[in-house]
Amino acid sequence: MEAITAESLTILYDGKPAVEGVDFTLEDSETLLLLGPNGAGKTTLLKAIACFHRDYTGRLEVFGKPPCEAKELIGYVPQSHSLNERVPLTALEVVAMGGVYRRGFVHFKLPPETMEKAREVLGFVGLAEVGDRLFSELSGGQKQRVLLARALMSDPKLLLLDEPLSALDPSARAEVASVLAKIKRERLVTMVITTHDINPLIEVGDRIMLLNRRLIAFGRPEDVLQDPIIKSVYGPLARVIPVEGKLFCITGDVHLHRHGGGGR
Ligand SMILES: Nc1ncnc2c1ncn2[C@@H]1O[C@H](COP(=O)(O)OP(=O)(O)OP(=O)(O)O)[C@@H](O)[C@H]1O
Repeated sequence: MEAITAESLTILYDGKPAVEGVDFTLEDSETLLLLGPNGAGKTTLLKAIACFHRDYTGRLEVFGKPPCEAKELIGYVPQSHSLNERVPLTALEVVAMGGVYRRGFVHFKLPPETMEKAREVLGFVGLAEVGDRLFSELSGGQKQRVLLARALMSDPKLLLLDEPLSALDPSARAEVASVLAKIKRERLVTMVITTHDINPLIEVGDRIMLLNRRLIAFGRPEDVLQDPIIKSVYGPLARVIPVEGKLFCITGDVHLHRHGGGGR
């Protein structure tokens, strides 16, 4: 089954297109790496798929429905979490909140079955031992894994992740990338992951989209990660080199933190 279908998709802010004329299909259980420079429209596309941004023309469907009718199936991990870190929530409470928001309200006392599931999901992301620690005191990589666990609480069929590796040091990046690989292996979930640097994620990507307001390329990694395609967006110094049987993509691109919010 098709998880996401876009046809002639143009996404607008104040009547002006930020993403223009995009066509693609992502099948159920595939992982899409969405690559592009600052301002390319990656977050905009993710928000349209999540039904957070509704001003678009063309066709956009999530599991055969308009995104706003498929919200129950979607988990979203934004670039910057909106948690107030001065509120002393434990890691376990943050995860458990993912199981109650969906019902449209937050309980003061979380039901035991929700807490039990939160413990199981926290274990899944390799953080069973930090459940009672304050979220605010965790490392950036641990926080990101807690936020992934929170998104998994609703058993989404489609998980949308906006720059899950940005602002992390290389070892935390590797930790989070390995949790994403585990989600892909064990959870039968479709994922769309935006990133400026696909190298740590290359092994989870079934499809790669290169976006620069328009769709530059979409397809299997080996078809998209070609020198002429990468150079057309990132300039003549960009290139793709095979390293030990894997493709390594040098774009010179860095993520500018326009969205504020450190602490990830
Ligand atoms: N709320 C908004 N109102 C108006 N324009 C916006 C809004 N959000 C984004 N844009 C514009 O839409 C374009 C695409 O932005 P978007 O954040 O989707 O790009 P991006 O590829 O995710 O960039 P980055 O990698 O820097 O996060 C940019 O020109 C941006 O300025």
